[in-house]
Amino acid sequence: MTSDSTDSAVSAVSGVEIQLEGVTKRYPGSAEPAVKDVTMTIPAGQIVVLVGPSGCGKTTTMRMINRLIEPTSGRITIGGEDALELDDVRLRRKIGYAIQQAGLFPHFTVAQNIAVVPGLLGWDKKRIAERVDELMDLVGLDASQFRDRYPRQLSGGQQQRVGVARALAADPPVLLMDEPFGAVDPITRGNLQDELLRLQADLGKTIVFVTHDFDEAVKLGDRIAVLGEASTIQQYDTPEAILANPANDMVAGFVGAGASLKQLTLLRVRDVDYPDLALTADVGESPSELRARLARAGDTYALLVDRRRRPQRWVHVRNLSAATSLANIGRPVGDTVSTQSTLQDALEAILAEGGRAVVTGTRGEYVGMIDIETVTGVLAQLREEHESAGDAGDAGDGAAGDGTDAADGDGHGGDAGRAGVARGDAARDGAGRADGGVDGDAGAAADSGAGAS
Ligand SMILES: Nc1ncnc2c1ncn2[C@@H]1O[C@H](COP(=O)(O)OP(=O)(O)OP(=O)(O)O)[C@@H](O)[C@H]1O
Repeated sequence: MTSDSTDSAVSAVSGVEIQLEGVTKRYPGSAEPAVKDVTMTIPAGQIVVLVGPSGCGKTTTMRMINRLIEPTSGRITIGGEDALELDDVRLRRKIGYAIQQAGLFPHFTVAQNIAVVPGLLGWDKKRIAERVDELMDLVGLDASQFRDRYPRQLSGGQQQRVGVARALAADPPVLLMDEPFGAVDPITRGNLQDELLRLQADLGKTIVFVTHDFDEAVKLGDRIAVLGEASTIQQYDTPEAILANPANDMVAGFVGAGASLKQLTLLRVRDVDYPDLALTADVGESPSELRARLARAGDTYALLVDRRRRPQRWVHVRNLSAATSLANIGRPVGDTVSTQSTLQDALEAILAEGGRAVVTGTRGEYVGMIDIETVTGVLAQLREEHESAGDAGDAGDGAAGDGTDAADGDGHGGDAGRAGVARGDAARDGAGRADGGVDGDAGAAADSGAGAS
C-alpha cells in the first residue's frame, strides 16, 4: 500500500511516510525480543511521539528506522524505499537524528558540529558555511556569536538547539528525536518544544519523537503511540482521542491524572462557541439610560467599554442610582482571555473571576464571555465523540493499535465539529529564551558519533 495520492495532496510537507511492518528486534543473548512484531504507519509531515515506560523498546524501535540497530525481522520503508537497502549516504540524506544532551562532539566547534553530515556528503566549503549560518538562524542562535564556540561554552538549551540544527543540516525529510529535550530545565524545555513546533510548521518534516513525558507527547504529537512491553502498541491516535478515551488501563495509567485539564491545553477559545452574555455600555451613556436598559434586559451588570470597545469596568445596577456619570464607578475587569488563549488559560481566568471571564478579540475588543458551563460542555462533547469513535474502531478491527485506526480514516477523528485544534502557540508566544544553565559537556559523543557518522 502506498500513500502517494494523499502525500501529494498535502502542501508544505517535505516529510515522507515511514512504515514498519512486523518489525522485531531480538538482542543476542536475550530470551525475549526487545521489540516484538511492530506494525505502524507514520504519516508524512506529522510528528509521531512514541511514549511508554522505561525499557519498553522506544529507542530500539526508533534506531531501527535509521539502522543504528538492525531489525531481526520485518520490513521498514521510508518514502516507499526499503530502509534495509539504503546505503549510508542515502540514509544520512533522508534521516536526521537528535538525541538527549545533544551528543555534540566536544572537540568540534558549533559550526563543525553542524557541518558533520554535509561534510560527509561532500558539500563544498562555501555551501557548508552558508548552510551553517542559515541553520543557526533557524534554531535561534546568533551565528557570529556562537559559530566558533565549543559545546562546553554553551548552555544546555543552546546545545540542544545545535543538536537540532545538526540533525536538520542536510534537510532530510525525516527527523528522529530521542528525548532531545530530556536534559534541560522545564522552562528551557518548554521553549525548545515551542521552537520545534514553530520550525515544523514551516518545514513539514516527518518527525518520530521519543519521550517518557506524556505532557510533552500531548504538546508535540500529531499522533501518539503509547507503547507497552516490547513496543507493543497499546493505542495509536491523536492526543485528543487518547485523552478523551484511553484504550485500556495501561494507557489510562500513562495518561495519568488530569486528563481533562490536559485536553484543555489542546483547545482554544476561538474553537468553542462562547456566548455574548454581557450587556455593554459606553462611558458616555447616562446612568439612568443604562439602568433602563439593564431593567429591560433583566440584567444586573453591565460591562463598560472604551471607544475601541475594550473592556474597562463592571457596573452593577446598584452603582447607578446615585451616579451622575459612568466614569469611575464599578470595579475593574480582572483577568480576561483572548480568542487565542487555550481553554486551560480560560478556565484559570474563569475561576479567578468567579464563574465567567471576558473574551477579547485580536485588538483587545470585547467579543463575548466564556463560563464554566462552556468548558465542561466542551469536555463532555469530546468524550462523547471519542467514545463513539472508539466503538467504531473496536467494531472495525477489534485492535487498539494496529496502526491503521479504523475509527478515523483520515487521522483526524473527532475534529469535525471543531474548528481544528491548534497547539500551544498561546503559551509559545510570550516565552523568552531563558536558557537553563545546564553545562552539559556533550558526554554522549559516542552516541552522536553513531548518529552523525
Ligand atoms: N544493546 C543491547 N543489548 C541487549 N539488550 C538491550 C540492548 N539495548 C537495549 N536492550 C534492552 O532492550 C529493551 C528495550 O530497550 P530500549 O532502550 O529500546 O528501551 P526504551 O523504551 O528506549 O527505554 P528508556 O525509556 O529507558 O530509554 C530493554 O530491556 C533493554 O535492556
